[in-house]
Amino acid sequence: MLRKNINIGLFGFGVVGQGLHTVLERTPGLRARIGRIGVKDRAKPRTLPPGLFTFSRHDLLDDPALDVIVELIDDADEAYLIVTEALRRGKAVVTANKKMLAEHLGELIELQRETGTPLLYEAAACASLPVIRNLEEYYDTDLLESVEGIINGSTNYILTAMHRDALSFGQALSQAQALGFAESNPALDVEGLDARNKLVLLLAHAFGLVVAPEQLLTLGIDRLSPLATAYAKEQGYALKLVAEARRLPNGTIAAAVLPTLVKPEHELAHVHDEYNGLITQSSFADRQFFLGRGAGAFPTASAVLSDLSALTYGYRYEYKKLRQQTHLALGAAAAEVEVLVTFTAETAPDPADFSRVHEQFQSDVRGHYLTGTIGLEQLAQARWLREPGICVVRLPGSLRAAQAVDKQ
Ligand SMILES: NC(=O)C1=CN([C@@H]2O[C@H](COP(=O)(O)OP(=O)(O)OC[C@H]3O[C@@H](n4cnc5c(N)ncnc54)[C@H](OP(=O)(O)O)[C@@H]3O)[C@@H](O)[C@H]2O)C=CC1
Ligand SMILES: N[C@@H](CC=O)C(=O)O
Repeated sequence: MLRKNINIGLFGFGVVGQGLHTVLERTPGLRARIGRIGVKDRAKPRTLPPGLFTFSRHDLLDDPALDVIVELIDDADEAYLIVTEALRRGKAVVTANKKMLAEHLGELIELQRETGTPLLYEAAACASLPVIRNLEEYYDTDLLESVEGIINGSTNYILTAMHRDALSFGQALSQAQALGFAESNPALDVEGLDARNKLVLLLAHAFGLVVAPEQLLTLGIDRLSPLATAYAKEQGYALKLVAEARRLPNGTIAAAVLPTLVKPEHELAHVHDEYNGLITQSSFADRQFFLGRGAGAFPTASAVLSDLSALTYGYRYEYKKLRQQTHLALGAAAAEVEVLVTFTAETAPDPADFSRVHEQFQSDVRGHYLTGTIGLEQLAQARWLREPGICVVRLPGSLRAAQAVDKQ
């Protein structure tokens, strides 16, 4: 357990780092102070005394007076070096770096076990929403069937601004960047990779399943076609980037990040701007819905603050489900999904990849589309999936167990 006065070595003084500084100043009850700040750019003007800043990670990691490292930088490779070195030196770590965590989760879990030093990362999934600790603790024994939600604030902000405020994709993305929601490399947001990284964390804490990010089928909002957007509007659906992980009857877990059409009565249709929404379905608690700000300085800093407070009472993730589950695996082969595919005269999906084709539409003016049911694995492996001119959007509904189909 940490002593009552926490001395923080903070890496990063950008959107979240500065947010944390302000939040700590306004939370005297925690008795946490930032002892030193590691940053990168020597030329950047700072709002705090220059003596507080350093450009060498060793100045923080070597300082025995700093008992907690808070890692809030936008460089996942450097973050990995900082976090692993801090843990090896017995310094508790709080991080918001979902890319770094998703890429090294198995190793970081093992390192925590070896060193006995905690690594907390509530801010890394859904920013202000307390999802990691709830999945880890509250749903400790109540069997989770699914987690499903909007877990990237920037893409939700962009989709909201395009639909509600008639902004272009570029204008909406620029606003998300200016407001501090987007990653430094916004491709991580719009290509769905940030949501994928967060889904890796949710899978570990909801189901005890540690997977590499590349194992999860991921489509972003960067390839949405005007026809898909018009289809959503005509049908009265909201268009959202939805991450989902669902236990299938055969015991495997189906998981994916997909642009999804959402019926107006669904909870996620009412999640706007940079808000995130996560729905859990479990055996006894039934359906629950978490809603809150999924990006931005203060919402993210509030989750870091909560982790700092948790460290003072000796909290660490036990990864209980990971220890309980020995045979759990991803089961894309056992899952299917209903999709809308829009395409051009030059590129078309292969109807043979679908277990059922529901509707086909062809117009030289509006473009072409088909709707149908396709196995999650078939979709992930379809040669046409990432061809230019192809746009895939999930129709309303969940990932589900594949049904046998006689195509005769
Ligand atoms: N913004 C948000 O809403 C959220 C962000 N996150 C995560 O939090 C982290 C920080 O994000 P954010 O604050 O938005 O990013 P910013 O780009 O605003 O800030 C990044 C900070 O990292 C510092 N930095 C970059 N590389 C290094 C390095 N090699 N050594 C030391 N410092 C370095 C920069 O230094 P310098 O000041 O010198 O340029 C800067 O202070 C990221 O991992 C992000 O994914 C998580 C949840 C929400
Ligand atoms: N870029 C991320 C920031 C928070 O995790 C997002 O938009 O969700």
